[in-house]
This record gives sequence, structure tokens and C-alpha cells, in this order.
Amino acid sequence: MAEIIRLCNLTKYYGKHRGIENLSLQVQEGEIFGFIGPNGAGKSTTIRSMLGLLQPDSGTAELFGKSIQKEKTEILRRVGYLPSEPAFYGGMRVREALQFAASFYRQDCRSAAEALCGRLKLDAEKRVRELSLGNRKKLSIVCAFQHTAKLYVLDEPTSGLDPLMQKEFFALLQEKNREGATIFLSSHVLSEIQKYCSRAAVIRDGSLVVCDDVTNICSSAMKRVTIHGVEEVAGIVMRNPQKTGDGISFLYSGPAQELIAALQGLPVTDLTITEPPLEDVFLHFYDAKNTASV
Ligand SMILES: Nc1ncnc2c1ncn2[C@@H]1O[C@H](COP(=O)(O)OP(=O)(O)OP(=O)(O)O)[C@@H](O)[C@H]1O
Repeated sequence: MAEIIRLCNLTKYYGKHRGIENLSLQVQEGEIFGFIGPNGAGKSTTIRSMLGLLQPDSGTAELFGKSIQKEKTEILRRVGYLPSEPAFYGGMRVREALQFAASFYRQDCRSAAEALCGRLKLDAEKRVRELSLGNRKKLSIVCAFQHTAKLYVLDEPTSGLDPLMQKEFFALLQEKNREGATIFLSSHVLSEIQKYCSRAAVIRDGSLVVCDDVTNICSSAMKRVTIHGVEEVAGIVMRNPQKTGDGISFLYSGPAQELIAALQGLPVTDLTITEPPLEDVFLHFYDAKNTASV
């Protein structure tokens, strides 16, 4: 299978501020690859460096086996890109903004754009400046998906979309993937990476923490468990336990069966298991990294 993305030791500083450091990863043809990290981790910096929209201080980025530094225009014609902060001319109508974006790809995208606007319920006659945040996001999605690309690079595509539109977006993404496109999907929501990606990389403080199959990454991901009615649970490993009014809340990454067994016979009145903030989900990876670098 062909390698679609190869990043080697990419490093980018903004003056003295760290963007990313020595970031390396590869993505194979046909993958839906997740790129996950908390705010400020370096996802957008990685993506912009990878697409040649930022000049890295060192390291290399290759797409389709070609150097982005040397063959940017040709490479970008084969990429659908959804930036985290898209900019449009406010005075244009949606239809005009889409045609303007499509002109770069030298493809007639009008019927695809119309179909996508229909699916996402985006009014093509509205002026861009009149669009709500969510509708602006839909415009970015149509911009990225309206032409036939080999690779779609999507930087936090679902932020600002309501759940119904998120569902429609992922249906589109899977269709593109089934047609043979490779997808690079950045997010700070673990559950969407878990549901749609085969492999993923976790980034934090500008460095890669782990890159592996999503099942491996998620099997050890922390969950926040909150139990009411008991203040202690014996026989399980708890991280950051905190007493609540009538119970206890803690981070847990062990097998569900062990937790269920430990709760047997206890006077539990309520139980919730939720996805904690990303910083907590991958706590064990960060700890391992810090320990290794000491
Ligand atoms: N133009 C800039 N000037 C200075 N620092 C910057 C600039 N752009 C990004 N940074 C810094 O680089 C780091 C990585 O930012 P980046 O936007 O790549 O992160 P991110 O993971 O995409 O975050 P988010 O999820 O919040 O969009 C952050 O510390 C950020 O403050």
C-alpha cells in the first residue's frame, strides 16, 4: 500500500514559542487517520507545515512521495483541506465562494457543491457574512469535499456543528474513504476518533506522544467514573480520586469487568462513566513520556 503522508522530524517555532518539535509520522493510502490533542498541542501547526502553508524550521514533509517544499502547487491540487479557521470574503454568496475555491482545482465542482449544500442544508444564495458559525463550518466542509481529492486533511471539522450535521459529515467522510480517499482528521474529541479512525497519533505540547491502532490507544484510555452512595472501592486502581458529596469520582483505565466486580455488594445509588477532558484521557501516556525523559 502506498504511503500518502510522511513527516520526518518536523519542527516549527513561532519566534521563541514552541509550535511543534521533531514530529514524525506516516499515513498509508486508504486510512482514516486520527490526529488528536488538546488545545494548543500543535495540530494546526503540523497540518499547515505538512501542506506547505507554513515554513518549518527543520524537518521534511512528503505527500504522495513528493516533497511539499518542492512541489506544493501540484500536491495541493490533489488535497481537500478544511482549515481550523477558514477565511472567506464576506460579501460573496455561498455559491460564489464555492466556485472561487473550486477554481484552484481546475475541476467543475458545481453539481457536487450543489448536492453537498443540499445534504448539509446550506443555503447557497446567502452572503457569507450572514452565515452563523455552524453554517460557516458547513461552507468549509463543502469547500473541502466538493472536488475529487486523493487526500482530505480536516482540521477540527466538527467543532460548531450540531449532532445531526456531525453525523452527516461523518457519513460524507466515510463515502469519500470508500471511494479510495485517504483521510487525515484532527480533533480533540476522542470518541469521534475512536468511532471513525483505524489508526491515530496523539500530540501534546508540540510532540508526538503515541501513534498506534485506535483500538490499542483507546483500550488504555482513562474514563471518569463517578459513584454515589459509597466513598471507597477496594481492589481497583484509581487515578486522581476525589470525594464528592455522597461518593467518589476517579479516573479509571482498567477492564470494565474488574470495576463491575469491585462494586458488587456495595450500596451504590448511582454510577456515571464519562469521557474526561483529553488531558486526563491520556494521562498514562504523558506520565510514561515524562518518566522516560527524566
Ligand atoms: N501565529 C502564532 N504565533 C505564536 N504562537 C503560535 C502561533 N500559532 C500557534 N502558536 C502556538 O503554537 C502552539 C501550537 O498551536 P496550534 O494552533 O498548532 O495548536 P492546536 O493543537 O491546533 O490547538 P487548537 O486545538 O486550540 O486549535 C500553541 O502553543 C500556540 O499558542
